[in-house]
Amino acid sequence: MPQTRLHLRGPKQDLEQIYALLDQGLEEEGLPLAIMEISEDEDIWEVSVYADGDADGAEGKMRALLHSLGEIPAISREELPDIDWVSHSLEGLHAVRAGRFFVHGAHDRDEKRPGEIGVHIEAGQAFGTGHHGTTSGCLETIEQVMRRENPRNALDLGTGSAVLAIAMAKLSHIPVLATDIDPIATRVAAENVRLNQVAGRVETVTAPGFHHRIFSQRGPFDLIVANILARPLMGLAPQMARHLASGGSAILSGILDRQRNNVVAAYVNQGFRHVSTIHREGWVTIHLKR
Ligand SMILES: C[S@@+](CC[C@H](N)C(=O)[O-])C[C@H]1O[C@@H](n2cnc3c(N)ncnc32)[C@H](O)[C@@H]1O
Repeated sequence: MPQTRLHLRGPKQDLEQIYALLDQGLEEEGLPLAIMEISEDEDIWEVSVYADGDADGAEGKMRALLHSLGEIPAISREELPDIDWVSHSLEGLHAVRAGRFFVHGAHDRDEKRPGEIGVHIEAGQAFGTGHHGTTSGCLETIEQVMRRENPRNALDLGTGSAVLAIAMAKLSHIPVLATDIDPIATRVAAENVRLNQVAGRVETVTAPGFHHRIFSQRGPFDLIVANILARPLMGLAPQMARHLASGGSAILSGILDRQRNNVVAAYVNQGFRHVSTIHREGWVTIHLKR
């Protein structure tokens, strides 16, 4: 079913108020919501509501809820395509080995070697087939950290295809929370979780950053993996510290070589200590402990 993104923009203060109002008011409808920064310099933020099918109905409900604020900000629409819009087709792409993990599509599952852990991902509408340096960097670091630390639970923030969440749940039979700001990614993640038969251990939820009560319900986490981008990762540092168990590990990626020091500094400020960095194709994956 085609999906419509209804979105409005404004300064952070207004948008946080709008987000809180819509979050509460639309809870029963089950419409996913997201808030994100568009421009730090100009103080522009954006709230999005994702409607399946009845976009007019969803917009009507938004307007009714926003009525109490007086002037209603303009609500724009974006029709989200129903097809592979992020798509990197896996057709013809080779499988990827990272540490003990073997990330593959249906056509090369037989190439899995003894002792390897298979993660079956068909390329589609969410990022994460294992080909990107950030994903493979995370997979390698996950294997090292999990072997050494035996975490009791884990969070994969910005899960995309759920490749990292599935890898963690297969390597060690622990509960994993997999979240993404993008409801389409969350849907794909849930499909991949079922395909890999780890639905009993991996829970998928749509949430921007740590804006959802599920994090307090399932946390604190012994291991948090977040392959997003340097700027949002720096912004999330205080909440990362709050949701990571004492002595726990954070694995961060989506960071360019030149951004590494700033990201490490933001986390050291929050009481983290840097353990290791690995470099892959211009990207870094950082392991930090608290
Ligand atoms: C680079 S992909 C990583 C996918 C997968 N974890 C991997 O390692 O291959 C980043 C994902 O993070 C999501 N994302 C970006 N900003 C986010 C935020 N603030 N909160 C939650 N998810 C976010 C995107 O929608 C996207 O699916």
